[in-house]
Amino acid sequence: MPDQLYAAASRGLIRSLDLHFARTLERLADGRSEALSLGACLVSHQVGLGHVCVDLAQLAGRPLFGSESQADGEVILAPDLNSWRKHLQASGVVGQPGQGMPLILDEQDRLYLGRYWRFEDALARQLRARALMQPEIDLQRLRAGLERFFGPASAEPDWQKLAAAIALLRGLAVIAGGPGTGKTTTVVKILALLLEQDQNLRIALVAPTGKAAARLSESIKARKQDLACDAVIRQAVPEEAGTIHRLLKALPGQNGFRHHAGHPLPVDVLVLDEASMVDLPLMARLVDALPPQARLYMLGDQDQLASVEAGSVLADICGASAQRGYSPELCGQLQALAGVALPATESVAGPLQDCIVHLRASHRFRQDSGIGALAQAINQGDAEAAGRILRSNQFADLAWQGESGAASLDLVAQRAAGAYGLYLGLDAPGAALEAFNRFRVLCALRDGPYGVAGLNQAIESALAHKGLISPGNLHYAGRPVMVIRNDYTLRLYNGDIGILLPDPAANGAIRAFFAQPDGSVRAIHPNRLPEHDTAYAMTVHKSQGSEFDEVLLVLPEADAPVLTRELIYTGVTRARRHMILHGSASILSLAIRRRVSRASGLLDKLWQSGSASPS
Ligand SMILES: Nc1ncnc2c1ncn2[C@@H]1O[C@H](COP(=O)(O)OP(=O)(O)OP(=O)(O)O)[C@@H](O)[C@H]1O
Repeated sequence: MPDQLYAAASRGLIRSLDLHFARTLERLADGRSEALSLGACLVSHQVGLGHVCVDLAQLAGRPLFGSESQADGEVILAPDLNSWRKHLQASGVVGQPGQGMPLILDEQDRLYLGRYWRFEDALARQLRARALMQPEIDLQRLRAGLERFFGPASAEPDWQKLAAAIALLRGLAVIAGGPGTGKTTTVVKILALLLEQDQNLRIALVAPTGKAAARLSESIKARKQDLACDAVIRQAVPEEAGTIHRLLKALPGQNGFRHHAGHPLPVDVLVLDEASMVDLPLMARLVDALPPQARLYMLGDQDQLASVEAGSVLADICGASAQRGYSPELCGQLQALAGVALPATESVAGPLQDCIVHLRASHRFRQDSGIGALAQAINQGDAEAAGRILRSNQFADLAWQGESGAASLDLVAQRAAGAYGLYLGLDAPGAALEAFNRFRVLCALRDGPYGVAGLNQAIESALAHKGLISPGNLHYAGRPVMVIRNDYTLRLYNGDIGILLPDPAANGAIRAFFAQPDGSVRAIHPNRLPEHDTAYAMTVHKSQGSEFDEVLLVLPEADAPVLTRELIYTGVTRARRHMILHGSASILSLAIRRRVSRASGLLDKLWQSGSASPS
């Protein structure tokens, strides 16, 4: 093991876990090899940063682990590509795709943890197979249903209608779109169309977090009412959504699930919402647990932040599909079903091409919405346009403070204290939770004055100063909390939000109240709460799957690697009615220009036509 790796660990450039993994592989290997130690340490380290693999070609010959800024003797230099590859292949612990080795090196010089290569390979195979599925349906009935739900053929393609047609025609459909583009509206109609084909279908609705699942349930319940169909069909459209972990039945204390390929889920149709939040291992396990004939529908926004853990699965699945057309076969089917003549593409890049629909028109943000315009500018990487939109007085739903960088933490705290004052005036837990969820402070970082910890402290002080809270001890009335660790016994999950309030049913003693899916609230003794944080401010990462009427998005004063276009876009689009940005023009511009890029081979496995890796 090179000494520099120990030095890098002691300086916090790599984790002790990475070092430990490299040492374990050294012991298993056929002989000592610096190239192996570096490769193993690097794969472990990169997976920790969200990458699925390491692109050796990109890193060969370069300083690793951010060590370029260290003193000369401490810079860790990667070997050149040929010698790195040769040493890895000769190590006895690095295999080719398909071999059951601890590390896998593929033909494109991507080095994987063996497990991750297997997840990626299995997911790609499953998705391609499902994309090729063309279940039998009654086309006559489908045509009539499409017209009833979406109206007659129009001059401009109705992409929601086309998405529905595709979902019925194929075993896999991915409906990608930003907030309010009608993904849920469309999926409700898809479910009704499916039930019109077969009323006995077993349908499951899932999302990655409890919060997102609750929002999906709520949204489906609302959209269902307007369905132009028989009451029996309307009734049969399911409303209850759960988390992926609950559907797969997580085995307590183990890293596994009760449902897998050997014990598949009892479903015919699976709808997955907020698919961008799902990491590679979980997506692979979810798809693995689906019966081979089950239909899979994914909804999500590919421009949002990628999952917290490794992978950028939804973005890889969507690939460059937005710029491609559909196959002549599908265009013919769509013409017959929906009366729309789409130009067919000559080059079909694989089966997924006919399964993905991008919804672009937002029905939430009107044409004159600043939030919609800002989100679009951010997505296009146009920092100047984003600045112009924020500065313009044209948009009542946007405000910008701290543009010059001179604004203080105090300004954030005062603004937040003003907004949070509303829920603090309410005694009834249900009403307080609802009011609290209308506004949220979001930030990029966990630490520092402009991170979660610093902002929570500043807002708490401002609220105390106004006499709205008395934070004498930890469990004070009005304190909002966010659970950060799943507790299956208490049924409290990472991301669940509660508020501490006096409970009349406990003689006024403080309890933590959490909203339940049926609209009621549940009281938990604060000492029993799983690990949690104060929740006046939360990271944009944690806010995924949630929306608020008003958002105050706070950027730090100095640049940081987490500040990316995807983070700003996700933060901005959490706001339904009003968005206040707090941060300087220079930091905003840096963030919009930086993109999240995660090493992965999924895109190639899905989109290289005819690519089939060895099993
Ligand atoms: N074709 C349409 N015409 C008019 N209004 C629509 C249409 N499609 C959706 N809407 C309305 O737009 C709003 C957002 O729709 P929906 O919740 O389906 O979008 P979504 O993409 O699922 O949003 P989110 O990303 O926030 O979950 C709803 O009020 C819905 O009724």
